[in-house]
Amino acid sequence: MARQSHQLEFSKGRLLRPLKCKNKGNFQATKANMKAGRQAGTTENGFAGNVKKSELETNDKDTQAFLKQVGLVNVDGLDGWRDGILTIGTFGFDPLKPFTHQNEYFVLESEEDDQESHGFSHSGNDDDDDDDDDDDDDEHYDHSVEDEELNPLMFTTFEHSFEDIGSNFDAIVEKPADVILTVDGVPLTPFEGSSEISTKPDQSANDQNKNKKGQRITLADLFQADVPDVGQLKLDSGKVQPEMEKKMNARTRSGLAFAKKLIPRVKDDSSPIKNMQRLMRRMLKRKIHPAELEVKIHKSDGQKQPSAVELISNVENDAYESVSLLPIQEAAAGMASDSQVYHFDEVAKHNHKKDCWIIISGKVYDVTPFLEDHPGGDEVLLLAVEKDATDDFNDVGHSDSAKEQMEKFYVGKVDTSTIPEQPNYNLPAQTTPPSGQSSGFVVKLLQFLLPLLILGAAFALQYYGKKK
Ligand code: HEM
Repeated sequence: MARQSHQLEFSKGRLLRPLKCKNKGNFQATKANMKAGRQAGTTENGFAGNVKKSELETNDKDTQAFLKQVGLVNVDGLDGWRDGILTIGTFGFDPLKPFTHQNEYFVLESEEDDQESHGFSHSGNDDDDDDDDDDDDDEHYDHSVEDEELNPLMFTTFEHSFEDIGSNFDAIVEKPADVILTVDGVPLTPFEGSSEISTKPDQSANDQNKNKKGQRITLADLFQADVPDVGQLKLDSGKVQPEMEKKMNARTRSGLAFAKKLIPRVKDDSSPIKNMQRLMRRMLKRKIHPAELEVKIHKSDGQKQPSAVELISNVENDAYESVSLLPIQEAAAGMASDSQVYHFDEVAKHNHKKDCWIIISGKVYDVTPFLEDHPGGDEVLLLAVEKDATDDFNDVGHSDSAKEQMEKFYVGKVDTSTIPEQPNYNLPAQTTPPSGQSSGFVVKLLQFLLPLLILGAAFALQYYGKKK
């Protein structure tokens, strides 16, 4: 069996996939994998059994050092990202399957094309006997999780000319190394015991790819532009050298500044993605329960308009969101507050297709723009003019949503004392057909009397016949 070790690829502190390189058969786990390994008793996940404790501790520190370089991540308050890594790292591996190279490629589908074109997918050292497992790989990948967490980081339309240091990665893979931490394929931190890693092949590849435009870029790519060269980051016994740490801090700061320039809303916020997700959740909620908004809109009266940054960072303030997300409802609510009182005659003038007002429950609605859209048709609305249409409206049994909808057409109130009495369409009393109760009685009476009458007539005929 071919000896192999694995290389882990990060994107903003996340494990995207393990890559493979020639060397002894141990596997250096990410922080997440290490945690998973410890928690799961180290053998359940199928690879953690190969991880030595000392190596784990070393890598843990290295991962911390790496994350400091990434810039946006506050290493001390890393909970969110740690969860993300843990999830991917734990569920990404199927313990029942051999840890062979094909099984390990649970690369994001969206990124695969890019990376293949950079020579990432197959290092050339792989065993070919696992090709059939390609389909299975998809099962390891939870698209929903990825969509939720990664997409906000993506800048698909951003045209850039950053050096694609990750190209020609095979050259690095050929070098014996236990583990190489990478940011989207860029080796960052060589680990203890690893050989010197040359960056020259990358740089030559960069030159070739420098002119490639319009490729997908992640935040990690942006920060990476400020990350020191790999050669400079060589660590001694798993510890970051003081001067290097200083340098990295400076890099971190400049990386953050760089990100701020490109992504204005980042500002001093250490968790912009979380905020973005919260905002999106709230927007969704509002879409589903728009009725709740009205109250909140009134709360916001007299407050200043929020800036875009406030919208992101001050997501607690529902009123701000309401104002910016649903201005139409706000306008409708504003209209409803100052209402005019009309005389009935005034309302009755608006009685045709191009100007149609109706009265329902003492309120006047201009339904002209709604005539064509009314599910009950425009005719019924046109028949409801010049009168109080309250009963007509209620008889239909309009839904709550119809009642909400009608507020958009509210124009004022009507002075109910000016509304003429409804014309009486009842027929005169004498022509009124007998009620069901009385007709039933007459029928029963006839049913009882008719046989008696017939019998009486028969006896009378017989009597007069005998007499003659
Ligand atoms: C601003 C006033 C009105 C609005 C916003 C409105 C809205 C609606 C809506 C949304 C529906 C679909 C069913 C539902 O959701 O309940 C509907 C159906 C209907 N509406 Fe109206 N309506 C208005 C006034 C009237 C009036 C004055 C009449 C007079 C009779 C009327 C007669 C009907 C009828 C007959 C239907 C069809 C019911 C069905 O097919 O089940 N509507 N209307």
